[in-house]
Amino acid sequence: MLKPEAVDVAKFRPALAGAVNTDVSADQWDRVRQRLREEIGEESYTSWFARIELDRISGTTVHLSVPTRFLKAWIQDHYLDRLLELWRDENGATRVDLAVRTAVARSLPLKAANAPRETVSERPAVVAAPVRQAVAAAPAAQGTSDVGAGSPLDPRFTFETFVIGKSNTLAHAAAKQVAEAVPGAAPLFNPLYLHAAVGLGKTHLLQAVAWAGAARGRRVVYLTAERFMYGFVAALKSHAAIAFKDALRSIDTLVIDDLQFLTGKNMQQEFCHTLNALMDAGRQVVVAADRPPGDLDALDDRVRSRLAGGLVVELATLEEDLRHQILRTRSQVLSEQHRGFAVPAAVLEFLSRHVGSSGRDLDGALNKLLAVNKLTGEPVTLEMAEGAVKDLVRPTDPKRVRVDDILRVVAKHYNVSRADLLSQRRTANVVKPRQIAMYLAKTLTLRSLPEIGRRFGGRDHTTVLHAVRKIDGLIATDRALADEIEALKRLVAE
Ligand SMILES: Nc1ncnc2c1ncn2[C@@H]1O[C@H](COP(=O)(O)OP(=O)(O)OP(=O)(O)O)[C@@H](O)[C@H]1O
Repeated sequence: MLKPEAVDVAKFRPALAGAVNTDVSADQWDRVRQRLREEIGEESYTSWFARIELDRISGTTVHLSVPTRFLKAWIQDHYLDRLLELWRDENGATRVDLAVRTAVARSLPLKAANAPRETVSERPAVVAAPVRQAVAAAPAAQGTSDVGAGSPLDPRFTFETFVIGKSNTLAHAAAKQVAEAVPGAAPLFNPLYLHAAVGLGKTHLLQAVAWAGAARGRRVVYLTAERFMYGFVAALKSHAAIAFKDALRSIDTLVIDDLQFLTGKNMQQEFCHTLNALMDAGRQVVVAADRPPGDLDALDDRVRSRLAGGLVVELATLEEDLRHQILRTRSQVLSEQHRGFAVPAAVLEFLSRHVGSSGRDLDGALNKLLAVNKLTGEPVTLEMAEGAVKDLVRPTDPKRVRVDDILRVVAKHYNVSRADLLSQRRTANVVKPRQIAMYLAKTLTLRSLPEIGRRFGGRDHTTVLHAVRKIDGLIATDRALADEIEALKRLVAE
């Protein structure tokens, strides 16, 4: 293995002076990657640099490419300076240009020869049973009715699997305190009321309270508000309402989820009686809803004020670190359950940044990757993930570039009309902006060459290809144009 200090830098400098010697540049590239690998470690290297390629060296600019926009942005943010330093040591480069590889870029005949190709681990995919959501009921009060036995609990929703972050520290601590309180001791926070928007972990925490409380020998009943209503109606019908009430009132901890769905005057009254009876008897009540007690308009004032009188805690939106951690632990579990399913670090990072911010979106994204992996045998890579979770990407992300945006920005910048760009006119003041617009359409959107041709006044795909190659070539030699195009890209993205 070549050590960095063994590199005779001077030997390779002439490569920059004139035409690129692909053997020399391939060797240089090998050494740059090797040094990077040693600096950042194998795992990070494989995650971020396994699919980076040297496209060409022109002048003192080194052109590298990666397959996805996310990878480009990440490397640019974190490693571009370091890459430049390493290249500067090798051949005196003054600039490293990182592009997203397109079909066109791939076909350019400038790639360093024999550059070793590295791929992210390609394990054989094994088709396995779909993820199963086992359910189990927590041990409940002796002699309770069917409903008294509680709604089913998901065995995955425990404190052990709950990831703590800034957005849920207080809610987690309060839930833990409630779950671990000594049986019979007067509750500290009663009721404990958790609220949050959808998918932020309310049910998970509530069920964790139920599991942990039951494990400590407490009589815990977990009910969704709907199940509570159903149970009460069923008990009324079978003349077992008294038994139902007694069963509920004899427990240690009542956990009610999705309280916003509690409707109807009778139900509210019944719930209010149960709440009062339990709290007056020193029993713990834990409630979750999608809004604070004051906003539960359908609820009786007395219930609202009783609920607000305990500890009310909001679970905020999952922050990026927390999303990342949740994804990491979930994907580890899936990997253990499904041989051949592995989610590389770069993909976890991509998902935590771009997928919607509720826990349910994160689950959905991982399930999507699992499904694609199982059904097609395709290993999970950034490219695969970007395609698979397209529909789960947050709308707040930088907007997707449209050909229309490109036409608008280019027309304005070069002071021509949109119609000119789409027309058959061949005057120089129109031809170049048109070629630049086509180049931008190819590099900033996912559209194919024929699609772009159609959007540019019904042109053939070879015309688009010619334009893209032409501008690509000019950028390599014309610094001013390269800067201008970078500025246009920024304008289009705004
Ligand atoms: N902090 C966390 N740690 C681990 N998993 C989490 C966390 N927060 C949310 N999740 C996961 O996100 C998913 C949705 O969470 P949960 O069902 O608890 O949401 P919710 O707030 O009850 O939503 P809703 O209001 O729609 O019922 C679950 O798979 C849950 O395990």
